Amino acid sequence: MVTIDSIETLLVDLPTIRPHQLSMTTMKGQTLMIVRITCSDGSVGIGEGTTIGGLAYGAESPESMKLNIDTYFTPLLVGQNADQVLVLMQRLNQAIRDNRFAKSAVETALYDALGKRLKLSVADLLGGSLRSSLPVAWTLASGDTAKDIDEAEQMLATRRHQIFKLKIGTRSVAEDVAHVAAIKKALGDRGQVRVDVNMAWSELEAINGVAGLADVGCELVEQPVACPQALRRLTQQSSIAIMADESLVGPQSAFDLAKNKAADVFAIKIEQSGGMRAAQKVAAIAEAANIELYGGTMLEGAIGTIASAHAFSTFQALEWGTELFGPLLITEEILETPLRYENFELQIPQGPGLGITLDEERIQFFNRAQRKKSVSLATSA
Ligand SMILES: O=C(O)C[C@H]1C=CC(=O)O1
Ligand SMILES: [Mn+2]
Repeated sequence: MVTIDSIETLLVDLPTIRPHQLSMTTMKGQTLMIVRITCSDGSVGIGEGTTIGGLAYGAESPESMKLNIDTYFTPLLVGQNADQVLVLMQRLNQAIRDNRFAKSAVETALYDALGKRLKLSVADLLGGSLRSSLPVAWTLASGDTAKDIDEAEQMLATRRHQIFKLKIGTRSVAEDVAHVAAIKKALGDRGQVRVDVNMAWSELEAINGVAGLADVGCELVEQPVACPQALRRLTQQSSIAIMADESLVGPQSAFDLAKNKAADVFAIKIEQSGGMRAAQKVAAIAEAANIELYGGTMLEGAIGTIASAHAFSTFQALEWGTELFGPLLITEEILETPLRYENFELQIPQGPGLGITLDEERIQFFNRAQRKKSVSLATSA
């Protein structure tokens, strides 16, 4: 029997290519919480947890994930049969409430290690992939209309992205609609334009905002309001698609949203769902309820992005594509072989497990614990 020998967690702090402005925070860097699980046969699996702006987006942070995995998850897993991922996740779920992001990271590492042992991809372990590449949107969130247009033009010219998600909600509704109109006018039919309000609007603002956005050629509005009833009323009134993101926190919430037809589209994220298997359950609920799908991101680095890609590759339909661009927002390459983004799509790596290998030198260079050590060595010298 292959058992779990040890579990290591580390925090890797990486800069972003530019500030990324959302309605609740502006990100200037991203912290990856990386979990590495070593098994008794020598196989190793990796997983990742990220959040947006520390605690700005939800109840978990990279630091809380590390602490909770080290303190509470690890004793439940070490010595257990490493092949039985469902049993292991059930063990965690029985002993630990919530902590969906940390569970997603651990589940990813367990499947990565299992895939490497069996020489199967993570998508194979999840039932098999239905696609080998995924369309990827880019988020325009510099906070400046002219800069956003330049960025979109570059993405079109290099054939990296043709779907654009604009972050709005920090300015007045009229200013936001004018910002979206200017970008859509500049791009015309060459680019699809969507927005993410990140819950910043009241229902009244949203009624005006969504109508204005529809008039200027925006095709989808993501989470305009926080309140689920207001989201449902907007979905029923709006001529363009309304997408649930923050409201979607796993299968139970998916069922509630579906039962009330409170969204046209679900932005499924593995971390928000509580892992890849839970994301598949959310997708099944959407499919049964005629709700369309979009593969969302918590701006994960390469590990979380590829875990998401494996899960999304198993969905029957993915009508709105994905936004798996997280690694492109980060200045540093942390893989031995970089991911392939080409012809507006992300190619899903084909090797066993996740199909990616970390560049250990880069990881150690940005490992917060190593950096602290070198700073304290420098100050004590
Ligand atoms: O969707 C979100 O709310 C979070 C995230 C995804 C893309 C992006 O720019 O921010
Ligand atoms: Mn969103």
